Amino acid sequence: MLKIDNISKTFFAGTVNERKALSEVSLELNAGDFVTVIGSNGAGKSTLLNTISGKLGVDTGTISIDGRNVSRLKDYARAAYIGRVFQDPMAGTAPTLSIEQNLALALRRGKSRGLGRGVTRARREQFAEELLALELGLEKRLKAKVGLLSGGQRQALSLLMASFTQPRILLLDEHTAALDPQRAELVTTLTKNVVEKDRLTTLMVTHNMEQALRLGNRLIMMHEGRIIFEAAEEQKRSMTVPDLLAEFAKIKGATLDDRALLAS
Ligand SMILES: Nc1ncnc2c1ncn2[C@@H]1O[C@H](COP(=O)(O)OP(=O)(O)OP(=O)(O)O)[C@@H](O)[C@H]1O
Repeated sequence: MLKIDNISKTFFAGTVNERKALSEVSLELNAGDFVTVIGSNGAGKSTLLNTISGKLGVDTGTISIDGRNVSRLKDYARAAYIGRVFQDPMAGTAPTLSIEQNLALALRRGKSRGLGRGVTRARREQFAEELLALELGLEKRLKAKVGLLSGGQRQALSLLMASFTQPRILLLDEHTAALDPQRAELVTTLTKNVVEKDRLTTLMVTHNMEQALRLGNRLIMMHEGRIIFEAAEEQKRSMTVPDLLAEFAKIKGATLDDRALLAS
């Protein structure tokens, strides 16, 4: 499904500001895999997601989706394959458009023609049905401007928009981190439901180790641009937060993201 083969990415190469963000990273996801990604600050987690989405190109190595090498495709050309939710609730939705217009735009993702925000009655019914599953009452507010929603509601909508076209890969980049604990819990539960419903192949970056263990069937830990630990399904099921901390402690000089410690 997703094959990342030996990719590296360096920012400002050859200058005093040189930063090696990814070093020879390889990772393979089978259809339906849900991999959680944890790591230290600056470990390369967001860069990994950015190279998969095509926001950033790789220096060396290849990224393939369904056997097709997409390494040289720009992000807009990969959009049909990929759904993404960012940390910032403002990033995934258009505030001046209504809920139904946002959903109509999401349906057009990866298709080139037309503005695509017109909404037919059949579409409206489909949207209402999808929103009903979020259990936030948004199905009754289809014409409300998205800018009026709370952060948690916007993140839930972003999640729906990123997933309801059943992308080949769903990328979640600390998408609950900016929410208060209650809303974060709600969006975590929705994530689990949305991913399970369509068995979406998913990569989720989180600083919350408990969440990283609770969601998904595999886990990877990154440090200084490398994957330093991988837990497959069975091992992950039996792991605890202290186990993860112990894995980190094996890396000399590695300190976990402070927020991860707070959340553990
Ligand atoms: N656009 C960029 N330009 C220059 N350097 C960058 C850029 N994006 C990331 N970096 C650098 O690459 C390294 C990896 O950053 P990245 O954001 O991928 O880490 P991260 O694991 O997501 O970190 P965090 O948990 O702190 O968000 C860091 O040293 C960072 O400063």
